[in-house]
Amino acid sequence: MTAEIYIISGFLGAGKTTLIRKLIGEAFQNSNVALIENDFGDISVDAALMKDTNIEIREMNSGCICCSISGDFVNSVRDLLEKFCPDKIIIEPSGVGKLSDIYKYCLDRRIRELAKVKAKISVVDVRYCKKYLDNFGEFFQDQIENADTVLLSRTNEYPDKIEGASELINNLNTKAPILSKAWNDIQFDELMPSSRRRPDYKALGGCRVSKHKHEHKHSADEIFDTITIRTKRTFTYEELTKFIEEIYMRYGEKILRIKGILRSTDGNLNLQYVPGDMNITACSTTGDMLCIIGHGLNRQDIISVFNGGL
Ligand SMILES: Nc1nc2c(ncn2[C@@H]2O[C@H](COP(=O)(O)OP(=O)(O)OP(=O)(O)O)[C@@H](O)[C@H]2O)c(=O)[nH]1
Repeated sequence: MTAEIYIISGFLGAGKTTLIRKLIGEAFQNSNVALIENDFGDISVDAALMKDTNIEIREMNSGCICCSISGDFVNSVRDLLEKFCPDKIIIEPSGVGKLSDIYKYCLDRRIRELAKVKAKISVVDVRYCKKYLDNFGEFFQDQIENADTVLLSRTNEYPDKIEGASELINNLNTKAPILSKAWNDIQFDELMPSSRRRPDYKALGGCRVSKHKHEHKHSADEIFDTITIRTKRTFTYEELTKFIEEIYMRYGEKILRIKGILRSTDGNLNLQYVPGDMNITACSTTGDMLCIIGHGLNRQDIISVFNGGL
C-alpha cells in the first residue's frame, strides 16, 4: 500500500508542531503514523518533545533538509517506509526550509515507489506575515507559493491581522485555500488539496510542481544563526525568564525562535519563545537542550549571558 506523506511547512514558530499534534491526536488517531523532524540546529527539541506521542520519529538535524542533508533525507524516508510500513508520514521541515525542495526530494524514485505526497500545508503566523516576507522572503515566499493549503495561526488573538496576511498570501498563491478560522473548527478535509480549485493539479499527477528556481540563492545557514546549548544544570522559571529578557534587550527581534527542554528543581521545563510570546511549561520529557535561532547573533555573547547571567 502506498503511504501518504504530509509536509507541514511554515516559518520559525508559526505553529507546525502544534498542528502536527492536532493531526496525530485527531484525524490520524487510528493510523500508523511516522514523523520526520528536521530542526535547524544540532539538536531536535521537537523530536524530543514529540516522544510522548508514542509514534515512530526520525530526527534530521544539523542543517535543513533542503540544504545539506537531502541524500540522508531520502535514505531516511525510504528506511522508515521499509522498516516501519507507516500509513502516513508527517514531515516537519525546519522553519527555514524551502517547501519546494522538500517536495522535490519526496519525488525521488526511492520514495515515490512506496509513498506519495498527499498534502503540503503551510502554517503562517498572521502577526508576522509581512515582516517575514520582507525580511526573509526567499524562504517564507517559497513556503507559501508551494503550499496546497495555508493555515493561519494566532487568528483568535489577532483577528485584525487576518485580512492583510490573506492578501499577501493570495498575491503569492492564488490557488491554495487560506484558512483563518479557529483551529478547533477546522475539519481535516479542509486542509487537503482540492482538485476542483486547482486545474493544474490533476494534470501533474496530483502534485503541483513549482516552475520556478530550484537552485539555491542562499542556504539557510548563510542567513540564519543557530546556537545550541547543552546543559544539565537545573533552572527556575524566573532564571529562564531573566535569560530571555536579557537577550531580548540585546538582540530584540533578531531573535526569531528559542526552544528548549531544561531541568528545574520540580521537573522539566519546556521553554518556547517566538517574538512577542514566551511560554515556559512543565513537561514530561527530560531534557538538557536549548536552541536559539536568529540573525546577526553573537554566539559568545549569548552563551555568556546564559552561563554568567543566571
Ligand atoms: N497563542 C497561540 N500560540 C500558538 C499558536 N500556534 C502556536 N502557538 C505557540 O507558539 C509556540 C511555537 O509553536 P510551534 O507549534 O512549536 O511552532 P513551530 O512552527 O513548530 O516552530 P519551529 O519548529 O521552531 O519552527 C508554541 O509555544 C505554541 O504553543 C496560536 O495559534 N496561538
